[in-house]
Amino acid sequence: MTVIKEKSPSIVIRGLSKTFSEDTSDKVYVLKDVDLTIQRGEFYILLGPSGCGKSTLLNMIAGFLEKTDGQLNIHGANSNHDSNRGFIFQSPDSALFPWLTVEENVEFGLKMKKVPLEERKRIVHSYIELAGLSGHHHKFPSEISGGMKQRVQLARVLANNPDILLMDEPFGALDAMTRRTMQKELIRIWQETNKTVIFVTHDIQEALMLGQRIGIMSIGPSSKITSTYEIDLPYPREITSPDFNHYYEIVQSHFD
Ligand SMILES: Nc1ncnc2c1ncn2[C@@H]1O[C@H](COP(=O)(O)OP(=O)(O)OP(=O)(O)O)[C@@H](O)[C@H]1O
Repeated sequence: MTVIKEKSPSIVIRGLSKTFSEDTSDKVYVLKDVDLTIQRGEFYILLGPSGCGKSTLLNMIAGFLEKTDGQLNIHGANSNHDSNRGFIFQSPDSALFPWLTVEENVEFGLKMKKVPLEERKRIVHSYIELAGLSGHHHKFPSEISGGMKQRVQLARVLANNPDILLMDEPFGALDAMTRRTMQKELIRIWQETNKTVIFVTHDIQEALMLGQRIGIMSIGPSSKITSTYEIDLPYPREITSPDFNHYYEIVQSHFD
């Protein structure tokens, strides 16, 4: 049985809409009237076809994009106020500093916050270990694989101790085997850290490997979350199990 750890909302979204068009007489909405509640500690998947607005929604939750209408509350605060969210990008190359080592990349945010050296080293060490990077701390991003870079990005974000992890197709650029390993690693890290995770993907298998709940978005424009499934399967999940296949068929039917 999948247990959603704490039943208290982390994110509450009501009637959220977004348009990029300036023309008020002919507004095209990317998102229209999105409703979503995510509990603290939950692993939530946003699943939908390319271009439906998954990244737009995630970027609004991150505070990178302004909403057009509606409510977006994070831990009770309005989205525009500072709240503790960490964002994992698809491409680690745009997130990591190539001139810093693995260790220095993980340390960066803590240094900016002027965390004292001793404490900084302790935190960096623990997240390097948690992310499976021990022994690689003196390497530069150019000396490690794509999967390792994503581990560095994850360690760096986690070192800042966000309550919410926002992940935009973080494994999309990895080969199939590395991707599977990273999915398992992410579940292990999530179980150890108890973060709220919102993970964007258009891969049904990935959604089912990871999510406690999957929200399916309709094709845009005016996209919203039209169906939600609780995935009542224990971790780690077996891709070849009949139960997994059963969920796969249900979710797949939305895209036939
Ligand atoms: N800054 C912008 N200005 C104008 N239109 C935009 C902007 N950002 C996104 N859009 C449009 O909003 C729609 C949703 O884009 P978005 O990137 O959120 O979709 P997505 O579901 O994440 O797609 P993908 O899976 O391909 O990454 C698309 O039609 C896109 O062209």
